[in-house]
Amino acid sequence: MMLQCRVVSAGYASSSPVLSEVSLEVRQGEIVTLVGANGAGKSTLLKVISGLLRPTHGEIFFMDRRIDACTPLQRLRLGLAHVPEGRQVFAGMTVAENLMLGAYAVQKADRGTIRKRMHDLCEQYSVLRERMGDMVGNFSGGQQQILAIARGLMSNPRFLLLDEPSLGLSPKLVGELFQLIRQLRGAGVSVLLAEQNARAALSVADRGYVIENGRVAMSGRGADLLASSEVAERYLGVGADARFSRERARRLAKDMAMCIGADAET
Ligand SMILES: Nc1ncnc2c1ncn2[C@@H]1O[C@H](COP(=O)(O)OP(=O)(O)OP(=O)(O)O)[C@@H](O)[C@H]1O
Repeated sequence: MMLQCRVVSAGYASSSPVLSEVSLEVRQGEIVTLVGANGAGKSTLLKVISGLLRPTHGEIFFMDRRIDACTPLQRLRLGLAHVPEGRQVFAGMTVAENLMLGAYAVQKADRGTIRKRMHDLCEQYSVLRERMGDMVGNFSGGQQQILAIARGLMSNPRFLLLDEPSLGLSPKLVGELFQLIRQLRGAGVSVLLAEQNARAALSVADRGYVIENGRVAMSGRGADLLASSEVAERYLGVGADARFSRERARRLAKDMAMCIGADAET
């Protein structure tokens, strides 16, 4: 078992509980998706798993090790990387600089490994190779998303938490993105994917969990959830067109800084 959440509850200081007794599992090499409406608690669950938010109750295990008291950096070093919602690449930096940030907190001293990893990612994703020295501010949404995922991969994770990667992308780019996620599974990386684009996410997933009001309402094989009339009625009409509020954008920027270890010990 790669990841296990056992009856996890969590919330933010200023509000009532957001997650209530959530239990889920992700096995080695699986793609598991969380689907649910805006505000259901998907991002909050990913934050609890990566350590950006402490649970108020419950236990989290990563590769049989209990991690809920570990810092985000410790979890990153164990192989658990978080690509937060909203891409959050640094517009005023080049592709290379953005990628370096993904490795910074993990292997500051080992420049050779960092260079090799960057080279391998460039081999895989031509947009990175072709635009290595370019500022990323005017990249398309799809290019920024590839860069955000590649930055997450710079720490060589065993497990990737992906939050709404399809948000704001055209249907064609969504297709390419989900192809990329399949390739990650092929490379042995387990993926927990939070998505409002339930149809695309369930199509690619081995299994899925439907989150409603911070609870697991349903779970099952991706194909079975896709075929469920209850899921179809509630979620399959939902597109990837959620809007950002200013407050939400501010929260995302804060989360991003934490994800790349800006607050972490060195
Ligand atoms: N930093 C925060 N402080 C206070 N409340 C928050 C914070 N982040 C999220 N919330 C609240 O927690 C609830 C769950 O939000 P969350 O972002 O986890 O949902 P979600 O399912 O990921 O939805 P979305 O797709 O909109 O991101 C919402 O009511 C939201 O307003």
